[in-house]
Amino acid sequence: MPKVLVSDPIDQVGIDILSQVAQVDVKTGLPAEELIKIVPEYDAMMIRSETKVTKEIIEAATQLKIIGRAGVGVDNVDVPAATRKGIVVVNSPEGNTIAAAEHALAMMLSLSRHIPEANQSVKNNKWDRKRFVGTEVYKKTLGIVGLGKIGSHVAAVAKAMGMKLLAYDPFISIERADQIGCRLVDLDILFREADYITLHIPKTPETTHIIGTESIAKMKPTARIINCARGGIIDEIALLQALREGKIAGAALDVFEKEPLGESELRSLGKEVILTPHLGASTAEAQVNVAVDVAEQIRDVLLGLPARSAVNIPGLHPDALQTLRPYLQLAETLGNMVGQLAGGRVESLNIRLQGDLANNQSQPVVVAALKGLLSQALRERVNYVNASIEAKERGIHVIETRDADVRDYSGSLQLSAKGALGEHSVTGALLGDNEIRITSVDEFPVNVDPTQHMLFTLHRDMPGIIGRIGSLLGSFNVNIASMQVGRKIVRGDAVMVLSLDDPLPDGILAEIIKVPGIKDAYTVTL
Ligand SMILES: NC(=O)c1ccc[n+]([C@@H]2O[C@H](COP(=O)([O-])OP(=O)(O)OC[C@H]3O[C@@H](n4cnc5c(N)ncnc54)[C@H](O)[C@@H]3O)[C@@H](O)[C@H]2O)c1
Ligand SMILES: O=C(O)[C@H](O)COP(=O)(O)O
Repeated sequence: MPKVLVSDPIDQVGIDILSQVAQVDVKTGLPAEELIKIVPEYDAMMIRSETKVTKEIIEAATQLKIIGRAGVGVDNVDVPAATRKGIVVVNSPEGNTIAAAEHALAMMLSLSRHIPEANQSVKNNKWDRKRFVGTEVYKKTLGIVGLGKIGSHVAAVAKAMGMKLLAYDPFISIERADQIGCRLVDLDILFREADYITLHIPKTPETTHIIGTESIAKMKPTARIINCARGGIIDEIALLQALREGKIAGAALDVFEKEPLGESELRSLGKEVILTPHLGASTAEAQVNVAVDVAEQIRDVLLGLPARSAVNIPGLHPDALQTLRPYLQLAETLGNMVGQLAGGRVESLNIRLQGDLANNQSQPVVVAALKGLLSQALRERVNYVNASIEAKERGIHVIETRDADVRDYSGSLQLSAKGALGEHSVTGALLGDNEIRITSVDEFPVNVDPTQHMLFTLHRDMPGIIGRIGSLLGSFNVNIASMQVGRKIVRGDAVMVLSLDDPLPDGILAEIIKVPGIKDAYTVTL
């Protein structure tokens, strides 16, 4: 039974799902050294934001297939290291959207009405009404940085509260912003005009310290900033100074440059600052959503099925995947075959996607072809996650061509590889019940059902040659299951494809090549 390590607190519903297919060990709060020690035992890890899945942990993992992040941000996972190792990383892109948006809105209202301080004051037996006069958000301008899933929900609710909405998001169209009711502006205008600024962006090199001394200088002295996205988007030192000097009116932070927040002068500020310990996703509903979403994906991957929200393999809608799945098998088989025909050490692979495959949903077919191509060299180390990286690192030049007009079959695929044994090509398609057929080899037409042991020859089409090959194989006790000859002209060059019941013994290829009329011979094992 596979083993799953749950290293952060996850809702029980997720653990129940995983327990159907795996042994689940819940071990939260482990130090990095301990994780490195135990990770080799596990096939899957399920985490939230607390566990840092570093390169060292990934390197120590010998059988890890999947890391499931029960939440959105995967910045606590070294995704490139996981990809290199063929470990799929999945998340739950939408499970906590509402929770995070509501937390940002709650922060905005709490800041406006000093709710945390007022509450504390009453609990301290005071009745101080003057100190806590607030401001209304009605008719104020909210500047939303990042108009994605969370930013859009914040916009919808803020609009209902009568706020004017500005947004900055370089990847969102004016039409989309219009639909949401936001005026798309550049960052400078947003900083200058907003009364409240709420951040809903990922942490990237471009967004790191997007709020700092320079940007704060553009803001109104009455401006309030809310960050429920990621620590590090705000320069905390610059913010602290601005708050102390009254350059802005307040800030509400759920996320910090370093978490957990250690000693920080932010803690010493008054009612102008609200701090929460990364609670954006902490609602009962969101925790059920993300736990189910991610546990189901881990379960599927452990059962050999694809994941629906993988961050490091080409994304595909489940319906599209259903249609594409037989083609993935075809591409892998052809990749494996052409890699062997080309004799390994492949320099280039030309992938021709034809007919229905010539659409832009078929990127996974390309990855499957690479996986097949590399499978002889890398065996189970290569998978859909790392095939492209491995091919790149081996210097394989991959050329994709798409031709929707080739309609011999509804969809067909031709792979041509150049390697130690020269350039070879195979074409394949799906017949009837998605049965794989090889329809040409080195441009010679054939109709072959691929089998585990195969022999390919290039020969001169002449009487007696097939018989001689048959007798030779018989003398080595190799049984022929089927045989096909493909030729373009009578008595010209031809290819012969034999499916064999037995593997070819060592030395037989050298004998085959000696047969008069045989120009070349290749074995393929699938
Ligand atoms: N506090 C929490 O507990 C909590 C919970 C959930 C999500 N989050 C964080 O909230 C953030 C937003 O999540 P989401 O689900 O809305 O993501 P999303 O991908 O739906 O939206 C992010 C938006 O940011 C935009 N963006 C990217 N780079 C930008 C840039 N340089 N300038 C402006 N906009 C840019 C994108 O175009 C996108 O529209 C993420 O960082 C996520 O990790 C935090
Ligand atoms: O990216 C996320 O989903 C949030 O930051 C939530 O993190 P958490 O799962 O640790 O609450």
